[in-house]
Amino acid sequence: MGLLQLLKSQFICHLIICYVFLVSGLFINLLQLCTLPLRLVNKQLARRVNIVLAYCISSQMVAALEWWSGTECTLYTDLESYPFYGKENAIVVMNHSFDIDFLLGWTFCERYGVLGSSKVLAKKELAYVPVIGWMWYFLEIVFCKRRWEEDRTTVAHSLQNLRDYPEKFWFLLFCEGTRLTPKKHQVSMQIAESKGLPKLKYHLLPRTKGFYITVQNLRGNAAAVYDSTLNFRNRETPTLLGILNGKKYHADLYVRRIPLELIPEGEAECADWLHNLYQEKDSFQEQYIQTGRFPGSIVNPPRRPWSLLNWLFWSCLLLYPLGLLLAQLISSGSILTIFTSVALCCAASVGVRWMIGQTEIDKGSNYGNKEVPEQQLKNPDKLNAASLHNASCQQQNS
Ligand SMILES: CCCCC/C=C\C/C=C\CCCCCCCC(=O)SCCNC(=O)CCNC(=O)[C@H](O)C(C)(C)COP(=O)(O)OP(=O)(O)OC[C@H]1O[C@@H](n2cnc3c(N)ncnc32)[C@H](O)[C@@H]1OP(=O)(O)O
Ligand SMILES: CCCCCCCCCCCCCCCCCC(=O)OC[C@@H](O)COP(=O)(O)O
Repeated sequence: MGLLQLLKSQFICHLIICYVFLVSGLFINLLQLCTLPLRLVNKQLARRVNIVLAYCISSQMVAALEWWSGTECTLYTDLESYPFYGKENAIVVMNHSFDIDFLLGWTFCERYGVLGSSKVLAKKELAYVPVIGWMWYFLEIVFCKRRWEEDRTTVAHSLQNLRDYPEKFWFLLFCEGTRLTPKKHQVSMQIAESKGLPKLKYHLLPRTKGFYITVQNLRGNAAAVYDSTLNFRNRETPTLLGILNGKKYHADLYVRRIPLELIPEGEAECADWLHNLYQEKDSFQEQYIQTGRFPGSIVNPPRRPWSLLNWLFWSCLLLYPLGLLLAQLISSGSILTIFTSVALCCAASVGVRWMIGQTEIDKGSNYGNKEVPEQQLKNPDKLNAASLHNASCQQQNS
């Protein structure tokens, strides 16, 4: 292990990185709060300010991936679509199989200049995560409770609000609705079978309602769907802790641009279209596993310096007062003050560890975990509405 790699694995470095992220993040959250009155006077300006502020937070995590861990990202795509990336609004449909797939999404956003404005259909629980969740609130991220009866109006309303958004954005949809685990895969394939749908090897059965409502509400505003399939070389399963430890991964992403006009307008047809898309995504993953590559031409979009510069800016700004504080603390000689400071640091570490836990599949929700009774499976009509809704409420409450 080289000296630099040894340094990256040191706990003290992780503490410093987390300190900068947490303190700058909370400070930026506070600034975001101050944009609320501005929104009343000039909504579009307030949105633009929030895009910059959000960039200051999310690009720190991107910098950790790109510059600290040195993770490399390769894009597979067709060269005719390439000029559109970053120049139009798009709905991104991606597989949800890795702890840090959201971070890879962000990295590609950064490379095409849409990081600050990027959007997602996120589970409501994430809105309460300090820094990131609070930032999302001001960024007009669309939240769902994964209870269709409630989501159908709130999600449509939030999507309509995006129609006059002042900057180009990518709207990310994990149609599987939860991260892939063997148990969730088994349950969802049981449902696929009962609906007469072909089985998927590498994906959960997509939930079609969120996709339909997104396409319906962003039609005329978003130009295309970017069908994105992500995997990592050497069957790696990257984690945020790995990134903090400076571990280098290699991500491969296959993106196909599908003009929105090609997506059927009717709900049932749109659902069928999505099921077909997931069949194709499955075959791309199969090809990747067999050959080590996706279809399409290889492009290596270069990392940009801005995420690093932003990170250095916040580090310089916040490490200097920390140094002064520590020096003062030691020279004060007060055991009580030292003890209180250590206790505060421990509490902050526990908090950050909890936040990192939100990214870990092992600590994921029970959504999609519950087996559907045999009797309901035999009657697919009953699968759709109330019975599954109740099952999903029970899953989330358990
Ligand atoms: C190019 C580079 C990438 C660029 C990246 C761009 C932007 C980046 C921006 C941000 C990055 C940050 C990312 C943060 C990540 C956070 C992501 C999440 O939180 S994922 C979870 C939330 N999102 C979703 O759930 C979206 C998908 N879900 C839906 O669309 C749902 O339909 C819903 C709208 C949420 C409603 O949920 P509900 O549970 O009520 O679902 P349904 O009514 O759809 O469910 C019943 C339906 O599904 C069938 N089904 C399939 N499998 C199961 C199962 N295991 N259990 C039960 N039901 C299942 C079922 O048969 C029903 O079918 P039908 O539709 O026919 O009735
Ligand atoms: C600069 C780097 C600093 C790193 C310091 C640590 C910071 C910690 C940051 C935590 C960020 C929290 C963002 C959470 C995003 C998680 C996205 C995600 O993948 O959510 C899962 C849901 O889709 C589905 O949930 P499940 O039903 O699978 O359950």
